[in-house]
Amino acid sequence: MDGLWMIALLLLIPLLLWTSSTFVFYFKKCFYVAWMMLLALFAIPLCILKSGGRDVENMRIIRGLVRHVKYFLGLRFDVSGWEHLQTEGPYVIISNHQSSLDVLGLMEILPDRCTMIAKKELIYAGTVGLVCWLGGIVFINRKKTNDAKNVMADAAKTMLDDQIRLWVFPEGTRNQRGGLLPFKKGAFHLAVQAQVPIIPIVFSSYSNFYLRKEKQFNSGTIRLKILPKIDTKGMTSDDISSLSDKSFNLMRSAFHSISDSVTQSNGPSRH
Ligand SMILES: CCCCCCCCCCCCCCC(=O)SCCNC(=O)CCNC(=O)[C@H](O)C(C)(C)COP(=O)(O)OP(=O)(O)OC[C@H]1O[C@@H](n2cnc3c(N)ncnc32)[C@H](O)[C@@H]1OP(=O)(O)O
Ligand SMILES: CCCCCCCC/C=C\CCCCCCCC(=O)OC[C@@H](O)COP(=O)(O)O
Repeated sequence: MDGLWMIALLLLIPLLLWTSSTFVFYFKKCFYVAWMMLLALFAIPLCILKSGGRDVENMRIIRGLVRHVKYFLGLRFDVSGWEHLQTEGPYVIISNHQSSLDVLGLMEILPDRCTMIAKKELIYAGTVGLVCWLGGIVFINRKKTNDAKNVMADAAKTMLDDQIRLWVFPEGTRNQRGGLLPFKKGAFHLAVQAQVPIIPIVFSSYSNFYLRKEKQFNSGTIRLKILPKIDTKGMTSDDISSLSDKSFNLMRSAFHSISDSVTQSNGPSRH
């Protein structure tokens, strides 16, 4: 009889854990970090063999390796506006930033020869940090505006010399409080200095499946809306504020419209 009780308990404990949303939250988060670290470990030799070191072309390998991760986490992406990414030559992509999960959406639609601007601390994220470096990610020190400006001015030149696209998160940090944070100016200076278009991309709110405070990480659909490009030809530094305001207003209204429609199909949320 004791043996039967033991077996019943052994079966019941994992079942209870699995159905506990807090357990699922931590499990998915740990799995995500561990799996990305492991994928990055695979990516390192592949990138070195392909390009011999740091090269934006390595982003093809990284993109290919990351694209299946969404299935493990129960996430789906619903992308609209693909035609707006069919733009020749260099451009700056700007998007909202809610979580490190954004990497999954980013890799879903990442164009060729596109890399990112990221905070310098990311380079210390173990194997992921090394892969970011190998993928040509441009690291900036957010605490030293002048250093960041110089690095971005160099990036504007490299974009043109090497025909590279750059993805910037103009909010400058992750934001899950709903809506968009006021935009920092770096992405707009970058586009104007290089005289390249800006392509805004909006991720719908994650709050219908991912709630950090409430420890919930359910399955869900993320809408990604690629907006028409905004030309910067002929613009100067005097146009930065209006360019930033225009981009912000377009993205904010797209955020609310795609987040509302995703909420209606996935159930209740707050954003
Ligand atoms: C196999 C597994 C592999 C896994 C691999 C995973 C890879 C995925 C990686 C994904 C990476 C995601 C990383 C995301 C991040 O790290 S987000 C954080 C970092 N990014 C940013 O911060 C970008 C946005 N920030 C900016 O653009 C800022 O403007 C910045 C340049 C950092 C300066 O900061 P700050 O001083 O706080 O900003 P302001 O905007 O207020 O600017 C102050 C004044 O400076 C002027 N300015 C700004 N930039 C420039 C410039 N480039 N040139 C000239 N002048 C500039 C700005 O206009 C302000 O002056 P005024 O007030 O207008 O007079
Ligand atoms: C030495 C071990 C260090 C472990 C560090 C964990 C590494 C994370 C591993 C896997 C996650 C994969 C995706 C990583 C890309 C995350 C990019 C990101 O989201 O950075 C946050 C940054 O945009 C803004 O930072 P803040 O919101 O200002 O803060």
